[in-house]
Amino acid sequence: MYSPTPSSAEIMPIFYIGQHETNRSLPVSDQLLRQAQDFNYDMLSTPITTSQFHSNVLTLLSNYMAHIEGSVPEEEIPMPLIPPLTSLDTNLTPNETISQLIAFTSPWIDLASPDPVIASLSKQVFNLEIAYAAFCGIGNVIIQGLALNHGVTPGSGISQYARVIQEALGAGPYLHLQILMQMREDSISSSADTMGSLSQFARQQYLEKASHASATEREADLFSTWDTWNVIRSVCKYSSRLSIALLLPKQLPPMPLQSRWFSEPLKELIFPETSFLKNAKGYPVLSKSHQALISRYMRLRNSPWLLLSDVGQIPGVDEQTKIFSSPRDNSPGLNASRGSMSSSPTPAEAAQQDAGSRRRIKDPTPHLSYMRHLQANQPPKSAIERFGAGYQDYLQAPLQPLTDNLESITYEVFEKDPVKYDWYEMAICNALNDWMALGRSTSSSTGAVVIAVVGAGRGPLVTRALRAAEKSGVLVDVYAVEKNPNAYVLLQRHNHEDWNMAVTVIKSDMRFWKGPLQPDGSHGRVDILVSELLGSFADNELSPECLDGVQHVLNPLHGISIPSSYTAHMTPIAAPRLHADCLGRSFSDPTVFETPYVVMLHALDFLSTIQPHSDSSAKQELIPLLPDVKTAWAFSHPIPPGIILQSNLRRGGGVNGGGGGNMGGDGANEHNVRYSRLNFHCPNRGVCHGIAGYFETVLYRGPSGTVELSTNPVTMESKSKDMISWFPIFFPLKTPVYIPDNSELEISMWRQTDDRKVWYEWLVEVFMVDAHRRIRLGVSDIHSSKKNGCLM
Ligand SMILES: C[S@@+](CC[C@H](N)C(=O)[O-])C[C@H]1O[C@@H](n2cnc3c(N)ncnc32)[C@H](O)[C@@H]1O
Repeated sequence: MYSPTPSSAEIMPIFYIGQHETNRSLPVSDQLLRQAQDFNYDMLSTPITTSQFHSNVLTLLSNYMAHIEGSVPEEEIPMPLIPPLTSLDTNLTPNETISQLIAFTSPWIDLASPDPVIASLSKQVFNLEIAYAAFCGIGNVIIQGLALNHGVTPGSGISQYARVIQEALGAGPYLHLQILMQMREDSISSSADTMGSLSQFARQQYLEKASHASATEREADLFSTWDTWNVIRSVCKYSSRLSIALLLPKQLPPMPLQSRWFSEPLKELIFPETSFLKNAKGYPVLSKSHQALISRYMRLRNSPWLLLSDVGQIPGVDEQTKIFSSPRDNSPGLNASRGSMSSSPTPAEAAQQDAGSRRRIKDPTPHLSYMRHLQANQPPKSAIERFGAGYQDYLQAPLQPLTDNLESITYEVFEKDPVKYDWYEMAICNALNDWMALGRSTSSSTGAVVIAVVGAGRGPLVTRALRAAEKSGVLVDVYAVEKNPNAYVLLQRHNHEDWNMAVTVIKSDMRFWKGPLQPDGSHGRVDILVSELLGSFADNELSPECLDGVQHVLNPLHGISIPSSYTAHMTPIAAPRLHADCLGRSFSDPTVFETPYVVMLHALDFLSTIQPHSDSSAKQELIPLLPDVKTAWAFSHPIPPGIILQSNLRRGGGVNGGGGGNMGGDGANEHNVRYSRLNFHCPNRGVCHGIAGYFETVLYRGPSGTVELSTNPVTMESKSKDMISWFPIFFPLKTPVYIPDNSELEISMWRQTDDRKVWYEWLVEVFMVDAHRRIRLGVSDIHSSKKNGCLM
């Protein structure tokens, strides 16, 4: 269960679209910006410094190189120093439109150069640019990512690069930096390919001779660019002001890599002209895979901005461009691209069509029109997405309905569930039908089946129990037991106004309820106990303890518990945003990593996956992979009488109760301790930030059928599609654990108790496995929620 604290409106994804030119020749003036906005762009990119500045730096470098080639030893010649920026070095100026600009640092520097002169000059350029952008009030700066193939052993400059970025984050408290990352290594040119790149001037003695992996080998290394990003953000301690500008290639990488980037903090998606295809009429369109990726990524809580790169100047700037119609019109371009959605041309067809069709295009900003068209045609949100808008990746401490009394608004939120109550009604109906069909005796003198809704809240399950009785035509006596004094008022009101006084409302903790009061003053039994005490990890709201405590009222012969059983499930996940959130909170709350959170998990990547079952002809690369979710443990009710007997013997610490509980107390609740150690195969390298937990429950199983609920992403579709009452649970790791390709990850999870509270402990281990050995590579701390345990 979750509480309804955040109030965020349900919104369709908004596309913020900007225009970027890698070699913007003209300064980004207010007029250009207005012109871009007239064409329906939301922002423009701008370089921080001018080409004049670039030339000055190259001159400085070449003078220095000439100097050191002379007779004076290099050590005696000081490093070249770049003077402060002049007004000719930059066109940026602080003004009120600055917030609509995204600044780019110079792509021609090489922060990771092994040549100290190149590295020094690059850093000077970078620092000057970052400082000036911060001074002007620029909010977002995109920084050329580290090219892995820039002449030294791949990856060797990462630490140097990451350090510079970490330092730059200190340049201004409001500056957000985005690292320009390619999705995979083979889809971007290195900074050396940039005209006038400083990296070309790195001296031979500094370039390593180490044997480099061949291009094909590197190509096979799908996750290398993600790995680079992982180092950078780890060095920068998951700063909330560091994110990614992701460059989309024409051919998207396989789904595991798409899912990995999805989980990372994406600020911009950059679509170069080359990522577009051409439709039959010559208009730019994106492939189906790109469309699916956009739909998925734009559903992130903070949807990324979209930058169209080198798709043509802003019309009007280039005199050659003829504006024939307004882009907001229903232009032929839009219709043409709409037609193309179902059948995109092959690249060969597109190339053929390209030359002839370019002349016919009337839309001055066809790429932008196409993106706006995609925006207008996004698939509708699912029930859970609509309901959970604003909750995505929002960490909440789980409710404790046993110790705390819930507010009416909290009940109201989960009463909106379109599935849960229908399924409960079906379960009660099946149970009543089977009771009658099997000719069981009842606990009442009238032959009515006695139903008690324990933990009745505001009464929705009571209404459903009455409705199930009506449907099945079975005579019932209904009791509603609730310990929340405020909800008790509403139960009484319901009884008067809606239930025709057919319900006996009891204000009591169910564990102390003696059962239905009989005319002679004794207490009778209950045939069907209906409860909804489940948490996101099944037992984390103490359903086992409460139901054990009320079992004494249950008919010992035929008594039924709805639910009859529940299981906790888990899988390891990469969730960098959640980790960053926890890190941010850890300054004020030392228990932040020792707390399981209820959270509508969204920006995550499942580290262990299984192939989805797909009977449709949908392309595999369009279907997100399913997680490998394993069962941790189970509880079923009623529990065997022998176990209750032993628990009672232990309570009070008598001699027959043994030597006390293992974790403290008498051990009366020790039968509800659980332990699970589960093994997961992880095909791709990644970082485990924690464990995602889910549950399944069998409400009722009998001859009339089985009724189940599930939040497990693998089974929820078939068992209780569209159920919204529960978000998953997240067990965080204080120090994320790195996992290499093809490794094994083991989760150990404990449910602990000392008779006063219940808490969880968790630990993760990583193993590298080959044909002969299993080597432990890492082990997390053991985490414990004992301090924030659930009070019994
Ligand atoms: C999750 S709510 C469910 C409410 C309602 N049955 C529904 O489905 O909408 C759990 C309810 O059980 C009540 N509860 C929890 N532990 C209880 C106990 N030991 N005795 C009585 N009520 C309890 C809480 O106060 C709360 O109203």
